Amino acid sequence: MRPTRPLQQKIIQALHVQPTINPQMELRRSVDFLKAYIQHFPGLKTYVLGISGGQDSTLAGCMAEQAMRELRASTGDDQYRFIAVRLPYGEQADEADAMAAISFTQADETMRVNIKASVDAMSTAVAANGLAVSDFNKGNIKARARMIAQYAIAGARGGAVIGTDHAAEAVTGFYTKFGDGGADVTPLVRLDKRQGTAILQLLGAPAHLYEKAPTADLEEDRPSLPDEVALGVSYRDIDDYLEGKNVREQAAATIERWYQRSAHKRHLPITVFDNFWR
Ligand SMILES: NC(=O)c1ccc[n+]([C@@H]2O[C@H](COP(=O)([O-])OP(=O)(O)OC[C@H]3O[C@@H](n4cnc5c(N)ncnc54)[C@H](O)[C@@H]3O)[C@@H](O)[C@H]2O)c1
Ligand SMILES: Nc1ncnc2c1ncn2[C@@H]1O[C@H](COP(=O)(O)O)[C@@H](O)[C@H]1O
Ligand SMILES: O=P(O)(O)OP(=O)(O)O
Ligand SMILES: [Mg+2]
Repeated sequence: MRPTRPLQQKIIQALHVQPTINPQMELRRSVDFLKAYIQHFPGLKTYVLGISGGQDSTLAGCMAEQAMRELRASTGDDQYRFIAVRLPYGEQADEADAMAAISFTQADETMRVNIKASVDAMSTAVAANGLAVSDFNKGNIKARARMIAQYAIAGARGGAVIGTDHAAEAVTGFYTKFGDGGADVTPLVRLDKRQGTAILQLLGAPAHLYEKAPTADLEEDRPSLPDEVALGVSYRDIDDYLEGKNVREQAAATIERWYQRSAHKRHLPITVFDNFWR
């Protein structure tokens, strides 16, 4: 059945969402993509990914580990490795989940960069201009500091940085531009949140890693704020919308408002040749 809302159909096509998936096939598709891409470039040998303890990075980590394991076996080249990166801001409340995720993904290597000193220094240096750096704004500095750390590791190890953006985040633009939105490859694109959960279930992931409330956990004033509270709409409604189902008017309108407001994030820096915003 075609969705009744005209924008809904456009969004579904733009984000390549399927109404139902075969988790086994979609896992294979992402793993094959990661293998084919890295093999194409002799200078690339590793995938680098921040592991937060949430669902999306656990899933992307499993895909990266499988891709690198299969490439080592088929090529005999042991340089193909998945590097998991812990990127806490000081002490992370759900550190145990992050370590459980790294253990489950069986990462080939784990690195740790505490971003607190650099984030605090950047906030202070910006504030020295007489600007107030809000807690929310500082949250985006954290996301961008994580991006910088992952690129530094990639630069040192012939790496490509994996981003965890997927359809249920892309539709609302719920990521920091050039922060967690800044990456080289995004194996979860096309999947919604429950489709990601289905693949993790297939992989036998610990339930607490995909049942926990998704959070960017960027704000100090509102620690572990659930995405769904920040967005004002549930992932169940977002997934239903993306799968072409009818959702309540209020939920659909909220999703479409976020989609329109965040259009600039789904484009490279805007030039005189761009018309998408007109
Ligand atoms: N829940 C949390 O803990 C938390 C904290 C911080 C951010 N977030 C989430 O992360 C995401 C990032 O927040 P954000 O979107 O405010 O910050 P962002 O930095 O990702 O995007 C805002 C920036 O984009 C640019 N921009 C804005 N409108 C533009 C336009 N029309 N054209 C071109 N460029 C434009 C500007 O540089 C602006 O500073 C949001 O979804 C937010 O809710 C969550
Ligand atoms: N605390 C973190 N440690 C490592 N990596 C992290 C951390 N927080 C976020 N990340 C990375 O960013 C993406 C996006 O996170 P959201 O929860 O969707 O905002 C996450 O998948 C990690 O790769
Ligand atoms: O990106 P993650 O791994 O932090 O997952 P979630 O968005 O569910 O917090
Ligand atoms: Mg998270």
